[in-house]
Amino acid sequence: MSGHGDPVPMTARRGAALTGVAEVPGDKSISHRSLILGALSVGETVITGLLEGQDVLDTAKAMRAFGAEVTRDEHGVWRVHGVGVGGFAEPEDVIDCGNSGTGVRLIMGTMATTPITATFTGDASLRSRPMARVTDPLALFGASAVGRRGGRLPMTITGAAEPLPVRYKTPVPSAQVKSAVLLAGLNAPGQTVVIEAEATRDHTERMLAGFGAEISTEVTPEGRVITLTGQPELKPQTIVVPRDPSSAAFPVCAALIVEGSDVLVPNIGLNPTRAGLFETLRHMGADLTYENLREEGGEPVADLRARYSPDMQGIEVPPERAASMIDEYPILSIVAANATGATVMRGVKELRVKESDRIDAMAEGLRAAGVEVEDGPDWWIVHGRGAGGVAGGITARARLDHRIAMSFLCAGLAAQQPISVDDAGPIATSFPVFEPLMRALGATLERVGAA
Ligand SMILES: O=C(O)C1=C[C@@H](OP(=O)(O)O)[C@@H](O)[C@H](O)C1
Ligand SMILES: C=C(OP(=O)(O)O)C(=O)O
Repeated sequence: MSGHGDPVPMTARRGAALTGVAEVPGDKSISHRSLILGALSVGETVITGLLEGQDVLDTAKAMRAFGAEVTRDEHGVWRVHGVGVGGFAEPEDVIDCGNSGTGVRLIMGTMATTPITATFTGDASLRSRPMARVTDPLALFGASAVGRRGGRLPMTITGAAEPLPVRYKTPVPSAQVKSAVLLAGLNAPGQTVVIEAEATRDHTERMLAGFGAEISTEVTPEGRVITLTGQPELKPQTIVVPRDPSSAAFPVCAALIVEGSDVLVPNIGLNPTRAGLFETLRHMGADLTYENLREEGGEPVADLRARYSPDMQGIEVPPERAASMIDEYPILSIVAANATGATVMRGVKELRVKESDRIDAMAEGLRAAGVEVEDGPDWWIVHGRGAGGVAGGITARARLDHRIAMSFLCAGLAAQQPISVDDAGPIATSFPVFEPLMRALGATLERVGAA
């Protein structure tokens, strides 16, 4: 579980150019889903390239608690022997999802149409995040939930004994909510329908189809209408997890802002529901190219090449692009601080309910580091200081949020004075090799107080 160890203060300072190849780990979203869908299949699912970050390890542990057999061999290949749709057993103890919103919300959905009871908790960050967004639709299936005030963890869910299929329009753009409803719909007879006004990442739909479920998506004036036929027999799969574009964002953006850099980040999926950051960076004038663009497993994949880009300009990021880059706004704000002019980000209310309030966390540190930031409930504006123009000389609060920690460390590599974070520990939730990977590119990262 994350966030419970001693804090790991870390400092980044300006130094050499970043050069070389950055092989980032597996995709976090796809890793969670591989374990969960493997646990719902009858037979053995084999997974290579699974992200071994704490968030995903907590999901693996949870799948064992619900009765699946989950193992890892010495080559890093994971095997899941599933229990079938509706086959989850009642866990004997509390399910601790650590820092992971995706883990807890998808697992709640998965168990909500099986007549068992489970209690969920997490670290201080996860215990502060809203869960009613999933328990409200799960109640329509017949599940009940009791949690702390405001729909907070710890929370106990009793799954529906006789689940009904549901038709649900998501009130917030959230792949976690959509996925929780679809996973619950797996064990409801008949058709469960989810309607989303804005497209969010579509890994659950693609992977459910890959595991043999009957699922279709129709684009209508109301939005994307996703229809799933319940109670399929899911067939175990062999999964090669693609690399995570959200992790690739860090070496890519660091290379754009550190003088003289030239970094190749190979094999990154450019699924349009995930690639909004790269499009935005190119509009800002980043020297970011897609090399060896190809199709793999039906998805566009490329090697990303990022070179130092001292002439980037602030832009107005189209709000309709927000869902496809939702986890990338913190690192975008660092690029924006090193660009000329204002970068305007609207339609991003969801940033306030992530592992931290990400607008507030970034604004606080950026302002302290000499960057003007304006913000409101669902928007923020970063006024760029130009290439290398961030003063730095601060310690930013990571607030148990991996993306805040990584963003400020990348900022420190280009700032005039070093930038520290009070706790780099949470980085292990999504990108456990961030520190050695960035060091291998030439980054000056120091653990404060290390011998
Ligand atoms: O479904 C997923 O795998 C995720 C969905 C997003 O959350 P929301 O659904 O809350 O937007 C994203 O922020 C998270 O990192 C991963
Ligand atoms: C928001 C994130 O994750 P989660 O919601 O799974 O905690 C993230 O990884 O940026």
